Amino acid sequence: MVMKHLLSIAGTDPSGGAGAQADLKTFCAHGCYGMNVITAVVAQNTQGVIDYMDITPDLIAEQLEAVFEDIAVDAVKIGMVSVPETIRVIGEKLKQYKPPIIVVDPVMVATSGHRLLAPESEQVLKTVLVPLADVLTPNIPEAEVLAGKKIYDFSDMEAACRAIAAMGAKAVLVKGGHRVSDATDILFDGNGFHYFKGQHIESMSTHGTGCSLSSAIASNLANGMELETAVGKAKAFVFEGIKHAEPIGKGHGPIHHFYEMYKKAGLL
Ligand SMILES: Nc1ncnc2c1ncn2[C@@H]1O[C@H](COP(=O)(O)OP(=O)(O)OP(=O)(O)O)[C@@H](O)[C@H]1O
Ligand SMILES: Cc1ncc(COP(=O)(O)O)c(N)n1
Repeated sequence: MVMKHLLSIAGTDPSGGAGAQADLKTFCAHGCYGMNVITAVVAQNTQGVIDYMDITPDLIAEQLEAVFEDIAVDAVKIGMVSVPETIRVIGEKLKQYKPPIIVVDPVMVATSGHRLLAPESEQVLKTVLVPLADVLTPNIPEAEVLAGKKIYDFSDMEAACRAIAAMGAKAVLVKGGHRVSDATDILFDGNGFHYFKGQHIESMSTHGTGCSLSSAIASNLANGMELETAVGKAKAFVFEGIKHAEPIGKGHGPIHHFYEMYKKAGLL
């Protein structure tokens, strides 16, 4: 199989659990060639976000041009986009270069509670990035903001999927990691719903689960899987990644990103 080229457009995590670093590890675990365009440099670790600085729109444009002018990109995953100017420049460049697959994880607030998306960016994200998404992967609080409605149960998750799809996303996966009874994710593919049932694991190793899931979906789609299979396998990757995680750091540690690689090598 020819190695696919995956690009993450995201903020950083120097402690290696979320953001650009989690994306790159996930691409690698799926046998893909990973690349990074950085939107913000974030000082964070397993305990929380300390500070961050946004990269200027000009430098984001130049990073995107550097990649797209040189290398054929098979799929893009978008994570932390922070401010409206960042969202606009990403939107312009993606319309110019038209990568075949775009997965958008609409990151708003880190697990630690720090905002990673400015409040004034919410509307811009809806109008610029949602319509570009082949798959959009909000967690429950993000889906509530995008759909403008509280989510209490599966039927609310389904309604949010439909409302967000009506904004232009081709498919929407509302993730259930924030549910307490289970961790069921619901996918709307534009026609119908698919439930990805999952047990909720009591674990401290859940930093970057959303980043890893969206990067795994992008990798699986680039590797030629159908949407439902791509999402199911990505969910299993994160589930096993939580289960096999070693405790790292004093707070919410990362998942085990090499699960897929170890499994292929027959080591798990
Ligand atoms: N404790 C858990 N047990 C089992 N699955 C989980 C758990 N936490 C998250 N997941 C799964 O991980 C994936 C990411 O979901 P989640 O709702 O945590 O996204 P997120 O909040 O965007 O992640 P992040 O922590 O990166 O912000 C989903 O498939 C979800 O079901
Ligand atoms: C750069 C960046 N992107 C995304 C997240 C969300 O991950 P989490 O909610 O697990 O902290 C993060 N912490 N940092």
